[in-house]
Amino acid sequence: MTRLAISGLGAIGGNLLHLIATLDDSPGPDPRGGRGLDLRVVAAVDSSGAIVDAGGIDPAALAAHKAAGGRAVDLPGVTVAGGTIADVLAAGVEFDMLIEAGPGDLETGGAGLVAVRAARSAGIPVVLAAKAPLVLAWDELTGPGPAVAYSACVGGALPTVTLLRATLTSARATRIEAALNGTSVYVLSLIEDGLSPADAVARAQATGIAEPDPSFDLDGWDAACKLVILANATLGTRARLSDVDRTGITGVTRDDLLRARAAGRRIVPLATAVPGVDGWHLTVAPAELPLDHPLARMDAEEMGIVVHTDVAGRLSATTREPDAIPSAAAVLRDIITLAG
Ligand SMILES: NC(=O)C1=CN([C@@H]2O[C@H](COP(=O)(O)OP(=O)(O)OC[C@H]3O[C@@H](n4cnc5c(N)ncnc54)[C@H](O)[C@@H]3O)[C@@H](O)[C@H]2O)C=CC1
Ligand SMILES: N[C@@H](CC=O)C(=O)O
Repeated sequence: MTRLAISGLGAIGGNLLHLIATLDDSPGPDPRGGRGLDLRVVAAVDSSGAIVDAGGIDPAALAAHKAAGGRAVDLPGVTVAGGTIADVLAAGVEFDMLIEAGPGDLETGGAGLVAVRAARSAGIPVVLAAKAPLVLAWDELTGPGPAVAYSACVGGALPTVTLLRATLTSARATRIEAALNGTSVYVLSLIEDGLSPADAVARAQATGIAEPDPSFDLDGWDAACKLVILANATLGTRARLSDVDRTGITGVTRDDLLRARAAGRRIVPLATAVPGVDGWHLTVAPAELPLDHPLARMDAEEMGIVVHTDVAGRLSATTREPDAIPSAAAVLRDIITLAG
């Protein structure tokens, strides 16, 4: 049995609960299981407080309660144990893994970083959906101590870190290009289709992929965080957010998008890493790509990565993520990997 504490019960946490509730290890052609692991949610935290049940909180009931707009502390049959993961630990509730899926705070790491530190101090591994703790405390969280898994942080289900690590085993990257912020891809596509920027952002928020403060997406912060994590995880560098040359998409107009399209090009919100004599140059900015570029062929709901190499050719991968479920599935794959 693996006992989970989940902090953050929004788009990611809610979908994760649903995925846990519907794990299926039964024999057959199409199981979607936890490899026989018994995943038990013993603590859950949202902005209303922390709830615990050592016998297991029913993930389907909590997911339904949250989807209906309920507060965690109002779920029938559970015990309220303060408001944070530290409170859960202080109450003596034991768990084997923390899932941190709360809001990001790029100044301090916020409650997420506090929760991660509390868990690791107690010897408990962590799976992150929140990027801010990793961006602000990379060396600490990837150094000695309990494991920290974070594959959902860089493109959700898109295998960015694993693709790069595998590729760079025998090749050198000469240029990395990626569309890592789904909201920006989606919003630009809808604007090109004729929606107003405000309506396009509202549609992105309705899918669950946008950040609570959409400027985090539209101003390039989210993509910059992902690029920093990707660079630190795979390129042997120690990048910080301030190292990223960052331009958001708010200056891109429908006229710009249509003009590019008429010229056989497409404007894509691009994160790039390019090696220079003084290290890796990291950039987030809208870029015009020819239509035969893999990232110009993405549809409104896709993200992608292209790795140009010296000897391994050009590798590319894309993922279609119309909602937060694929990212929740990425969190689940980290949970299963760490627990297995
Ligand atoms: N939505 C997505 O597609 C993806 C989101 N992420 C990251 O995962 C995290 C969560 O994202 P969403 O679920 O979309 O956000 P959300 O806004 O839907 O949910 C956030 C949750 O955190 C809770 N919360 C607020 N303050 C809290 C606190 N102090 N302690 C514990 N919980 C608190 C809220 O009550 C809510 O349940 C963010 O850091 C985001 O950047 C990562 C990958 C994909
Ligand atoms: N807001 C992000 C989702 C989380 O990483 C995005 O739009 O890609």
